[in-house]
Amino acid sequence: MAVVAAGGVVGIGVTKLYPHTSPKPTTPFLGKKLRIKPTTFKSQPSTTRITISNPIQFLVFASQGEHLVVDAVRDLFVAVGVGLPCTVMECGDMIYRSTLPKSSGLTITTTGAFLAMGALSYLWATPGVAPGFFDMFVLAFAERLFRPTFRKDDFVLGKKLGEGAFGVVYRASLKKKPSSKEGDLVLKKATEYGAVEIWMNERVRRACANSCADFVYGFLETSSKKGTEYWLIWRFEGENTLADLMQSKEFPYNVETMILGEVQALPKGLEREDRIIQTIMRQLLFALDGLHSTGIVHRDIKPQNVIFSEDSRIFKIIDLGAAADLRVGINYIPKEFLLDPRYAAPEQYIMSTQTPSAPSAPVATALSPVLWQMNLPDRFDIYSAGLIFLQMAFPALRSDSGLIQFNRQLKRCDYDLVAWRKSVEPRASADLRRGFQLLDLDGGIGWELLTSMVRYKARQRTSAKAALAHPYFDREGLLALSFMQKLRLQYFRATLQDYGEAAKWVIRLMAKSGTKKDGGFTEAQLQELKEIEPKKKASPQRNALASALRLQRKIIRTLNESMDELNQSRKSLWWSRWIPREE
Ligand SMILES: Nc1ncnc2c1ncn2[C@@H]1O[C@H](COP(=O)(O)OP(=O)(O)OP(=O)(O)O)[C@@H](O)[C@H]1O
Repeated sequence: MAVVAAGGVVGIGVTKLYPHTSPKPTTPFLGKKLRIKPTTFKSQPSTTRITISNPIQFLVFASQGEHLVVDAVRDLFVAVGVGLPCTVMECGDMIYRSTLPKSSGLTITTTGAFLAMGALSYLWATPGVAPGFFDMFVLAFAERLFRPTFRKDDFVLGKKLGEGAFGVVYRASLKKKPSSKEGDLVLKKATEYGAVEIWMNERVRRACANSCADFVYGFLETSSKKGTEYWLIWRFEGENTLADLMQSKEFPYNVETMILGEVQALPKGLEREDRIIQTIMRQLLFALDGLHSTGIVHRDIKPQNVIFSEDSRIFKIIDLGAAADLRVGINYIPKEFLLDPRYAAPEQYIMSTQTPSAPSAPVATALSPVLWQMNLPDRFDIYSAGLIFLQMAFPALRSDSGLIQFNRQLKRCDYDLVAWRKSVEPRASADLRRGFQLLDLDGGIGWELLTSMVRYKARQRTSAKAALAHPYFDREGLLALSFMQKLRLQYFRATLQDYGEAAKWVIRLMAKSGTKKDGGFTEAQLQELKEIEPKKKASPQRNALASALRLQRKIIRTLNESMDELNQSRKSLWWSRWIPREE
């Protein structure tokens, strides 16, 4: 193994270092500070050629020990390659300095390159640890310096637009700005989750501004009468949410000119309706992809929270009060949910309840790619978006009662949309049959996308990005797909397979291997296995040990829970420092 010695000042003492081609050992320097130039020495597997002859030397050697750990790590990245020592190392002698390696002889190892690439991929994997740091410490900071500041008194409140469990929303305009149009802003007084909503909106504005309503500012105001209130300001995007538009009998034709700018040159019918629904779905998935790519899961996707932006002619997402930022663990409490049961995915939680609540921000950030891959929390929103797709295709499901009834039926079919179709299609109303026909257009490509979104297991649902690449969104239709697009479709189908089943099949196969012909262990083999199994003895010592272990686990759990609680109160504070207070 090649060892590359680090340069640096070594304490008083002597080290006999023998570069392996050195004709003579170097003379020890006693009582002197010795600066060792970066140089390479050879050590053999069992005998390093570093000799220690007295206690002072031992100290020097120990001080070098810590360098060796650093070196070992560094050697993974920078070393001399593989080959015979002299062919891959530049060997030299301290006395004959001309034989020493040139300082520019830096070679990157293959392992090093792979590790560096792995680290970079990890840092950039969803939800993005590296961009997260940049966002929080550079962009958020810069934004604070330049953003305008407002107070509640700067606004004139207009019509009330909505009142939910967590706040009241008004149309508003700025008092002092004569150029501002009346009611060109929306103001929300948030009674709960206001701080979270401000954080999420600011993050979205920096990372994917087109996904959500245009956020202007959020601040905290404290008064002796009302206590603390969070206020949020957006630009007024438009009069209609997708829910309002879907309630009209004209849907989806009432949306056609709004999103396409013109009436399509097609007769009224399934194909034309499909085109409009396709466009709405594309815009919704695009907005979701923007959120998910930056680590935000909305958790309350429903037509009421999708607004049509009249200026940009696209659908945008609103109401980030229930959203969770998985990059830093804000609002991510695995066991807590504030869901609308009509649109919630069957898992109810975005993270497995086995996942502990988010640790402190730096740890949460470092672990976020792992937690994201383990739980795929974005698939929660995909399920809700799938239900919106279903509502657009089937008018009967647009009412609350229709949707609730559908949810019950689907639950009875174990959330299997194909089974649901089989159960309802034979006795379906004309309305329902029309919905199936719409989804069956172009070889059933719409139905395929829908079934890849509405599935029981989150892991089997498509992501927003993959859904956007689905051929359903190809204008020319399934028959006109190129070879590459067909390959992509096959890949899409393959990624949604239930690999849990495949794993079980492999395990079964392994269990059968070595057995007589058609599976199962023989009696003799089972007997052998039984004998291999250690026998459990219930001795008093074992019982005492088990009780001690149980007690230890209980103590650890109690400690963890208390730490969680403490952390929770601290965590709810650290990021609200970013939210402006009353001036
Ligand atoms: N940027 C915006 N532009 C236009 N209208 C908006 C905007 N933001 C919100 N609204 C309107 O205000 C209504 C309520 O907004 P929002 O859903 O954010 O409030 P909420 O208090 O969380 O309501 P709920 O609890 O019912 O979801 C929306 O349904 C929409 O009509």
